[in-house]
Amino acid sequence: METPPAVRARGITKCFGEVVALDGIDLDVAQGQIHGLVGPNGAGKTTLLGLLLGLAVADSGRLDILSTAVGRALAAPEGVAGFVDGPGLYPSLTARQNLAALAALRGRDARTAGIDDVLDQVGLTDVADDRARGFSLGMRQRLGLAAALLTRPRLLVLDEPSNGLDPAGKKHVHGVLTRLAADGTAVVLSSHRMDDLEALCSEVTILATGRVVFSGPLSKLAAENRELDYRLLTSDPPAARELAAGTAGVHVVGSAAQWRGAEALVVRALVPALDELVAQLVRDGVAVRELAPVVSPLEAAFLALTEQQETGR
Ligand SMILES: Nc1ncnc2c1ncn2[C@@H]1O[C@H](COP(=O)(O)OP(=O)(O)OP(=O)(O)O)[C@@H](O)[C@H]1O
Repeated sequence: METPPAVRARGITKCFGEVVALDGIDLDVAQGQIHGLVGPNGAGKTTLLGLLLGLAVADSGRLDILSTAVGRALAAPEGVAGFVDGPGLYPSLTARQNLAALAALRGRDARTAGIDDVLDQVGLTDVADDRARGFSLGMRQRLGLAAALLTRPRLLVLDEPSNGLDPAGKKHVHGVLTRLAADGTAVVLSSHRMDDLEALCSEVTILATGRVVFSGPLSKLAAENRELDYRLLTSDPPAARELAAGTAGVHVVGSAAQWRGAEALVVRALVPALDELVAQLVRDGVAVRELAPVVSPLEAAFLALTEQQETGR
């Protein structure tokens, strides 16, 4: 039997006065999936996340969360945790006290609630007894995530969770989210950071002006995309340039440029033509030392799809 999705939205519309924030949104998020929401400012990401958290209700459409239809009343659906617009914390309490207060609100004993464990998971053990007032944005984000983890959610909803995180903080947060998903929790998060989304998400939804312009696996996005520019570093740049120029479907873009002290070639191609070039380089004994898109497939698709939407309005 197929497992029911964590989120199933059909034709969701939400207006604020004259502003149509969401305009007929369909969204499917499977259990155990990390699903990214991406879109320009004002595209409707926070509004959609707010609906998943029960902070607002849709004007029309159908929303099922963890197999339960969301009704007209404002209420956090059972099994859902997360935050939009930053986590709600008590500034005068320490990190540990914040979590204990939350556990108490849920009728749980602070000693058995798993507070030490969630603090450890998000990397805040060392500052557990410091007041939240003095926390940086990244530390507040991590404490908000710890608070959400305390409820053992089956759907975790996060608005820009990487905001303000330093590399160590990001590593903790990415690790937590990846482990949660491996254990079957669905995660829906928004981000403007394409590299974070590519590192974390198996599927993304691109929103523009309240509409879905793409939803599906990242691999599909890359494959559907137009030609990309790739930076190519080899053991023999002149030979690589000659081979690239002679490979059908590969275009050498501009002149060879320096990249980290080496001479790089930038070529524009679809993936099959690029594969052919790499095979040819290997046949000719030219070693490929680095081959990477100049702009990531997600970013390229994001720009192309949102520009299309803007000009088509
Ligand atoms: N409470 C509200 N009252 C009035 N308009 C709102 C409200 N919340 C959102 N909007 C409007 O709805 C639209 C979508 O906003 P939303 O915050 O969901 O976008 P977003 O994609 O999260 O943007 P950003 O990337 O800037 O956070 C915007 O035009 C915004 O001005």
